[in-house]
Amino acid sequence: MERATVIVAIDGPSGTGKSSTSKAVAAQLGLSYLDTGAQYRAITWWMVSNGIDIEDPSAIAAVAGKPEIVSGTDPSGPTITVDGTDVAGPIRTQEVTSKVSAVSAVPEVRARITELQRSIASGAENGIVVEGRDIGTTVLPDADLKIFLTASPEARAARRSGELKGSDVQATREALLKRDAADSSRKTSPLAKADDAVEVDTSDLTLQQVIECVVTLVEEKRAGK
Ligand SMILES: Nc1ncnc2c1ncn2[C@@H]1O[C@H](COP(=O)(O)OP(=O)(O)O)[C@@H](O)[C@H]1O
Ligand SMILES: Nc1ccn([C@H]2C[C@H](O)[C@@H](COP(=O)(O)OP(=O)(O)O)O2)c(=O)n1
Repeated sequence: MERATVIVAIDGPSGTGKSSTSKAVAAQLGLSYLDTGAQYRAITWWMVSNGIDIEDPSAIAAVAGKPEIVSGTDPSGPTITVDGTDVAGPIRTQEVTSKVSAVSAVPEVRARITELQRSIASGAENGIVVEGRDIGTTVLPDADLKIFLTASPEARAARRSGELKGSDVQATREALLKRDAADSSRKTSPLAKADDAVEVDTSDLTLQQVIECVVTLVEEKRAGK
């Protein structure tokens, strides 16, 4: 019997475990995987590399359609290119991280990236896990399953500074909370839990427990289809 495709939306603030959970769930269930944060980072990297004034939303809006962003959706090796250049490394720098909230708040940027995300999701033959900030609320409001991951600022800061060698937990915590506040308060499609999303607090769960929880929820949805 052929299995119906399934679309899973996973949203939440930084460091709650969206990327690691989404990748593992997609790999385990044979689904595609899309990291939408990487796309916003990629367009931010392009703006920075091309000398666009990040403080000027109209300057960003004017060129938002220029870069060609391509996301590879295999969960065992996701890729991201801008105009054919592999930017997987450069999009993770502190500079891009500190500027991505400003760039992703610009409506023209969101319109462009949202359209790209919808086309990738509709082309995923077996279904897809899409992670970000506004997937359940705006990008894919008809997703079969919506998850909203949360965790305490302490847990999130400890996880993030564990990744960045030599970083200070307190400084990481401040930067992370500042970015969350910007992402949650922007006018266009802010970070928010959809009314029909299942909220999972990952503070005291291992990554494996979170993965199992989401896999179970997907399987329940699939069984009920
Ligand atoms: N439940 C968990 N317990 C402990 N560490 C976790 C958990 N979930 C994720 N991590 C770790 O925290 C870091 C951030 O996770 P990530 O998936 O990148 O979060 P997000 O995509 O929400 O920013 C990674 O190093 C990841 O391995
Ligand atoms: N759907 C999305 C995904 C990310 N963004 C923006 C806001 C986030 O601060 C940045 C970076 O997202 P990313 O998921 O890479 O961030 P972290 O993994 O939490 O560091 O992109 C967004 O506006 N909408």
